[in-house]
Amino acid sequence: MAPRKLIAGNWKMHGRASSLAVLETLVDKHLDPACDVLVCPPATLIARLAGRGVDIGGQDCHWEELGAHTGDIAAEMLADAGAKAVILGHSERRADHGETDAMVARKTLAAWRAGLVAVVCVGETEAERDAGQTLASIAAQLAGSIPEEATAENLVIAYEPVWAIGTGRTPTLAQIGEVHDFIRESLETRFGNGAARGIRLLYGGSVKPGNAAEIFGVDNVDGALVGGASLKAEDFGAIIAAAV
Ligand SMILES: O=C[C@H](O)COP(=O)(O)O
Repeated sequence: MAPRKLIAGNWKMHGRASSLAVLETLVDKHLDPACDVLVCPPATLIARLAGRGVDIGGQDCHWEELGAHTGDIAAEMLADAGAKAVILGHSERRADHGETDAMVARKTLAAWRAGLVAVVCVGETEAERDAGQTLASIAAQLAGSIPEEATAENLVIAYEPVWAIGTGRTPTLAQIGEVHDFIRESLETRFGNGAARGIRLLYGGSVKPGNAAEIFGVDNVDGALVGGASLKAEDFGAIIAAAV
């Protein structure tokens, strides 16, 4: 049986106090319980938004529980604030902050230590796709970023082609299917069928109300990680509706 779908919104560095209205609108719509929803606002809003009916997550965490790490936030702090999950290894973190697969693996362990679901992002660059290196790139990121302790309950993987993020460009459905099938097979090889079949595989990269339904129809797509469209309640609600 396919896992329950998950629609996650990544607000990135958007969401000053005025954005609270987005979440309130979604809560007011009484989301269909057939679909899980996660909203990942900036860390400053986690405590304010937690406990309102939609799961809240962070966008990054440090691997240490505490210490001299100016500007960082521990997984335990996210949990204290009410977060249930944390996005890790997003390509913007990898690009802006030099995050490596090894660092993502340490952060993933930290998330699990704090009881958070890790939403680990992988995805090829345009140059890698053009060079025929898409699956090799994904394989390397999976191997380096996902620790051995992964289960269906503690891990979600988001496939986000870097060239599709915020660009309005999306892979073909066949290209999405190829990568999602590959990720599922890789997980089965590594973790066995039981865990691997339950780990949710999200697609991310220019998901909109107009393309969500066809993307959700692709095998092994268990939901979406939505950036820009998650900032508009109407659009995010339409993507959620397409998943249920
Ligand atoms: O985390 C979300 C992704 O980076 C996708 O962003 P986007 O929907 O704005 O393309």
